[in-house]
Amino acid sequence: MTKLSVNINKVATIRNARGGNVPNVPQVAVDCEKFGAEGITVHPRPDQRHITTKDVYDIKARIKTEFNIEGYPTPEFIKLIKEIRPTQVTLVPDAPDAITSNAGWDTKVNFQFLSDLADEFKAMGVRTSIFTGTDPEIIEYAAKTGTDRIELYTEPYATLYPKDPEAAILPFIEAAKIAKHLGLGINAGHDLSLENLNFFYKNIPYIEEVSIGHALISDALYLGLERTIAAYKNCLK
Ligand SMILES: CC(=O)[C@@H](O)[C@H](O)COP(=O)(O)O
Ligand SMILES: NCC(=O)COP(=O)(O)O
Repeated sequence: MTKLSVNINKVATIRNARGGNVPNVPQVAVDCEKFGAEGITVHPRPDQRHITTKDVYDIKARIKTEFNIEGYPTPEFIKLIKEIRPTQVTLVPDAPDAITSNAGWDTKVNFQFLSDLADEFKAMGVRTSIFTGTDPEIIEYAAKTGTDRIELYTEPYATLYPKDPEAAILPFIEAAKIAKHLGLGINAGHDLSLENLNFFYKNIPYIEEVSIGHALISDALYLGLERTIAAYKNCLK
C-alpha cells in the first residue's frame, strides 16, 4: 500500500498572506487526516515563508498519523527534529533561497555528512529519508549512508509525462528496482498530481509513500479538501 502524505506548505502560504490564523494550519492537518491522509508533510524553510517553527510544534501536538518533516539539515533544522521526533525526516539539499526543491542530493560528494545525519536521526528513533534523483550511483551511495529510505524527486517525471509517459517513468522504474534491491524503502514526491499519479503508482506499486502538496491544495480550491484527498487516494489503487 502506498501512503498519501499531504504536504500543507501551501495552506501556510495562504495563512501568511494576512498574518492571522486563517486558514488554521494545524486544523487543516487534522482535517486532512480525517479525510483519509495517511500522513502530513511540511517543509519549514529558513525564511519561514510558509510553515513556521511554531506550526511544526502545533501540528505535532494535534496529528495522529505519520509526520514527515522535510528540509536542509542546518543546525536549527537538526535541533527541531531532535525536539519534535517526527515519524520521518526527509533530507533535502535546497539552498536557503530556493523557490522550491529542484534537485536531489549528490550522495557521493555529501556521503560523510549524510551518513552522520542518518546515524544521528536513527539513534533518536526518527526514520530517515534522503531526497535523490534516479542516477543508480547516487542511489547506491544513499544506501551506504544507512538511510532507511530515499525519496525520488519526481519533477522530471511530471514534466515529461504529458508528452511521453513511458519515457518519463522509465528512469524511475529502474531507480526503484535498484533501491529495492539495496534494501531501501522508497518514497516519491514533487509535482505529482491527479494527472500523473496513477501511472506512477501502476508502474511502481511498491512505493511506500508519496508526499503531495502544490497540485493537491490547488485541486482542493475546486473540489474541496475531502473530495480531493479521496481523488488522490483513488490514484493509488
Ligand atoms: C522536497 C520537495 O520535493 C518539495 O516538494 C517541497 O517539500 C515543496 O516545497 P515548497 O512547498 O516550498 O515548494
Ligand atoms: N516531497 C514532496 C512534497 O512534499 C510535495 O511536493 P509538491 O507536491 O508540493 O510539489
